[in-house]
Amino acid sequence: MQGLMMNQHCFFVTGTDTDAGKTYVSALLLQGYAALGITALGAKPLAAGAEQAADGSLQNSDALLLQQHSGIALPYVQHNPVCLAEPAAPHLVAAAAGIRLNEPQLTAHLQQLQQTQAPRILIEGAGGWLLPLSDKRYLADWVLEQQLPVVLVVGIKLGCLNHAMLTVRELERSGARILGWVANIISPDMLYLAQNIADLTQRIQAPLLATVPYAAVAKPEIALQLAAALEQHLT
Ligand SMILES: Nc1ncnc2c1ncn2[C@@H]1O[C@H](COP(=O)(O)OP(=O)(O)OP(=O)(O)O)[C@@H](O)[C@H]1O
Ligand SMILES: C[C@H](N)[C@H](N)CCCCCC(=O)O
Ligand SMILES: [Mg+2]
Repeated sequence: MQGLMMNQHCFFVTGTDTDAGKTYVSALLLQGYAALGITALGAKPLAAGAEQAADGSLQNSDALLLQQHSGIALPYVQHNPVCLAEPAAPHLVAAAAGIRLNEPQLTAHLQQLQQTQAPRILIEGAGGWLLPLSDKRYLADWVLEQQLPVVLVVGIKLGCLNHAMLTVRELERSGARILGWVANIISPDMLYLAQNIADLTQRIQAPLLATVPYAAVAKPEIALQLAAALEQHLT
């Protein structure tokens, strides 16, 4: 989505599942942007699973990592306005606490980030694309309303072909703009690893931005490759 500022781009990072590597890849992307000299902000609007900070507030480890790698230092709450304690489906955690997830709050948060004038704003989802917000609504519905283009992180492991294609089909069906996908190797010993990535590459029309090795040692190179590839498709 083109933000308030000319040349500001906000994008949403989704994954084939929880633990697919959205945060891992997002941290690399933010590092890549820093290397390119482009200020990028990372945020996780909705997080479930948190620890108590020294001041008693809840903090989520994904949001802390995004804050750490962001090019502008903002208070924690601007990297993560909705933080729930238990590591489970957010709408269920919220319901157990007697609250509802509030979409206008997500929208107001996005607008605040846009007002920072950061040229790139990365919004990490939670779980996979169809993460419920309520009985009827999904986080995907909000992303589509905000017209955020999407980066899909595929956690490469046995079963990823089905997960990836279900996600791509739903992204396409709903009219989301897919900027590209990332092959994030989370199961390095899987059989036919390279063939799985090649198979997905020929099935998914959107570009493969990068393949991220397991426990990437060449992190600066991968980070730069990721951000440079994404830049090619952002405009
Ligand atoms: N390429 C990789 N190499 C090594 N470890 C990885 C890689 N990708 C992800 N991981 C690890 O796998 C775990 C899950 O990754 P991550 O937290 O990025 O998933 P996620 O998609 O952000 O999940 P969530 O839905 O909770 O936000 C983390 O411990 C992370 O460090
Ligand atoms: C707690 C976990 N790490 C994520 N933040 C939330 C994952 C919710 C998954 C919901 C689901 O699709 O079943
Ligand atoms: Mg995460």
